[in-house]
Formats: sequence, structure tokens, C-alpha cells
Amino acid sequence: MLRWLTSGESHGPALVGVLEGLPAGVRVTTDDLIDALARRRLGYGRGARMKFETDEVRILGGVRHGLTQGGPVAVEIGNAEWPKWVDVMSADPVAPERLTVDAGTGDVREIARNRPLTRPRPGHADLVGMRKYGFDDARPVLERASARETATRVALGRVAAAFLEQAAGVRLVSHVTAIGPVAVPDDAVLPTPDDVAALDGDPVRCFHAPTSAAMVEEIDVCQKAGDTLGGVVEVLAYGLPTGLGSYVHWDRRLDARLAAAVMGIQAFKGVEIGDGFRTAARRGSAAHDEIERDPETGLIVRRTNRAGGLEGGVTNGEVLRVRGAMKPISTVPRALATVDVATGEPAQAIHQRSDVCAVPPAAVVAEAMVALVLADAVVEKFGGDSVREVARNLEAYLEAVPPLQR
Ligand SMILES: Cc1cc2nc3c(=O)[nH]c(=O)nc-3n(C[C@H](O)[C@H](O)[C@H](O)COP(=O)(O)O)c2cc1C
Ligand SMILES: C=C(O[C@@H]1CC(C(=O)O)=C[C@@H](OP(=O)(O)O)[C@H]1O)C(=O)O
Repeated sequence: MLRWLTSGESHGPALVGVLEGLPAGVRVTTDDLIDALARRRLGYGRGARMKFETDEVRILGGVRHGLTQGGPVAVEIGNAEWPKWVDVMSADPVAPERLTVDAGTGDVREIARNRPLTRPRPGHADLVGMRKYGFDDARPVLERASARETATRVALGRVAAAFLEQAAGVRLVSHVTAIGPVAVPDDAVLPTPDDVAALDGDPVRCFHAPTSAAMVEEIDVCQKAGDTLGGVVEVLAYGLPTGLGSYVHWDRRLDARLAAAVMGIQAFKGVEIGDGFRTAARRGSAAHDEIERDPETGLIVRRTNRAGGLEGGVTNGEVLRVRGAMKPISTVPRALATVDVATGEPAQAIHQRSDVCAVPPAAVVAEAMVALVLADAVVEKFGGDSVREVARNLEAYLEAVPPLQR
């Protein structure tokens, strides 16, 4: 079983992540993680923080000389702004004057970062978090609810993706299929893992050039109006063997595990496998993927892939397609109405600096979550303590499939 945990606050000294259960022998370096994190910082419509954040990453354990060792892999991602937050986010108690004296100039004044946040922002965890954990300040809530935490998931997801490729030849790619009302046409060509560089070069991680231009325009119009946008991302996994996941129990179904992982990303409100909600509107004769034997290879193939690579919660050998719907960024510059919980009076929500649209980086985060779930499913089905052992087990399984079922 593969397990992962993250810790850390948005403005704390660092985020940390631990991935446990990964076989030994996965080739991975700090540079691989740097690349993955740089990809998550891309995207038209992101806010001020992504302009200076460097995601300084260190591998703290589990990897030696570029190879995983079988122990938990631990990563740390520094916060470029930590010097500004040392007192506000100190783990240990600080003297009250440290919160009112400017560390740089020595001036005594109210420092905005230290002021209690009592005007909870609609669409964020602020109000529910204050009530639930007993805070009179939203600061501790937003520090942990923030999507800054997704940097850790992307770093761990990169390790999982390395395992998938090296043990099973599985490769992933993510792209944006909609921003607000602007969507790629249903018949647009799907990207493959060889298109990652092209997607990285697109301002909104969209594989359809005319739609990409329209998405950028939509973000510009929205930003000028003081508003924010959401959208839809898609993750594709190529080269998956059949047989990952199971139909025998609800929590073994791979579709259920993928849905939970994608829904567990901040601001994600819907998940589709394959044609998902569109399938619900079709008749059965136009909804499923007919089976035939390829006259050239003699192998069993599908005429279509509407199911998105899963039947009965089990991979069927087709390309896996998982989509996630992200709601618009909650911090709306044209501030939303709220109540000041210190006074009980009507108020406008606090406005923290913020992204206008974060759908492109969210695609990268979704890819990381899918990689983690698939790596877990591969470890579960093919076991093994080293990459070589997993690859051997996979090969033996495929060889044992009766010829007429291949
Ligand atoms: C990559 C990414 C970046 C985000 N950036 C912001 C942001 O800058 N400002 C903001 O208000 N919300 C941002 N969000 C969304 C909030 O974190 C999210 O809406 C909030 O936690 C509440 O969502 P929930 O109801 O799903 O928990 C971002 C989400 C993701 C996935
Ligand atoms: C820091 C990241 O995203 C942040 C997500 C976020 C939120 O509320 O979710 C709010 C903003 O943070 P800050 O308040 O520090 O400007 C974003 O920049 C990141 O993606 O690395």
C-alpha cells in the first residue's frame, strides 16, 4: 500500500510531504521535482505570489544517489517569503511587541499581517473552520486550507509518476478543457505524454490553439471586471495494464479512488470518468465501447473509449480519462458580502492577494493525484519491493492472460 501525508501552512517556513510504501530502485532526482513544481507555477491568470515563489525543494529522505531506497520519501518545499512571516507564523509563542514592531525598520505600528481576520470570505473554509476549530481569527484556517499545499502533492506525484513509468511503462499528461464558459470542442484531438512541452508552452495548458486564445481573452475580460474564473481539467494515463482496481467492493473500485483523490483538491466540485455526465444523456447503444478483434494484431480492441479506460472499476487497457471541475477562485476582487464576526455587522470579505484563474496549475495537481492513486493500484496488484520485482510480476501476469482474452 502506498500512503502519503502532507504538512505545513501557506506562509509557514516550509511544506513537507511523505510518501510511504514505494518500492526501491525508482530513479528520481531533485531536478525532477524542480521541473514538476515549475510546471505548477505556470498559467495565465495566476496572482502575485507565483511571480516570486521559487518552490525551493529538498529531498530529505528515502532517496540515495538518485534511487529510492524503499523507505519513506520525504520532501520539503521552502516558502520564499518566510522572513516576512517569521513572527506571525512562529511555531513557538512570541512576545507581543514582536507582533507590533516592524522587524526591518523598528517602527511601532500595526502590521497588517498580524491583524485578526474576522471577515470570513465566502467560498473559502474561513467561517466553517473558525466555528469548527474554535478560532476567533481566520488566519489559521486559511493557512492550511490554502491550495499552496498542492505544491507538496505535485512533488510526491512526480515520484509516483517516475515509478509508474519505470515499473509499468505508464505515462500521464494533463490539460485544460474549459475555462469559465470557453471549452475545447468535444471532437478535439487528445494530447499524449509527448505533448507535455507544447502544453507547458501554452499560457492556459490547452491543446486546442483557437480555444486557448479565447480562454486567455476570457481571463483578461474577467480580471478587468474584478471577477474570477474556474474550469475543467483532464488527466490522461497511457499504457495502463488491464486489471488495476476491482469491482468486488466499493472502496476497491479504481474510479471511486480516483474520484476521491481529484475531489480532494481544493476547489474541485465535480469528477467525471470518460464521457461521465455526457454518457448519462445517451442511449445505451451509443454509450458503451464495443469489443472487436483487431484484424492485424489479433488483439482485442475497443471501437471507442467512452468509458475512459475503466469498466467495473477496473482498468480495461484503454487510455484512462479523468476530468475534474474547479469552481471559480473564491477570493473575488469585487468583494463578496459577509459578516464581521468580531462586531456582528455586515461587511465585505477580506481581500488577500489572489489568483484570478488557477485552472492550468490545477491540471498539474490533478495529474499528481492521479499518479499517486495509480501508483498505489500498481503496488497493490503487482507487489514487489523493487522496481524490477514489480516489472517482473506485471510481465508474468500479462503472460498468464489466456490468448483468446488478449
Ligand atoms: C492551484 C490552486 C490555486 C488556488 N489559488 C487560489 C487563490 O489564489 N485564491 C483563492 O481564493 N483561492 C484559490 N484556490 C482555491 C481555494 O483554495 C479554494 O477555493 C478554497 O480552499 C475553498 O474551496 P473548497 O470549498 O473546495 O475547500 C486555488 C485552488 C487551486 C487548486
Ligand atoms: C501559494 C500558492 O497559491 C495560493 C493559493 C491561495 C489559496 O487561497 O488557495 C492563495 C494565494 O496565496 P497567497 O495568499 O500567499 O498569495 C495563492 O498564491 C501556490 O499555488 O503555491
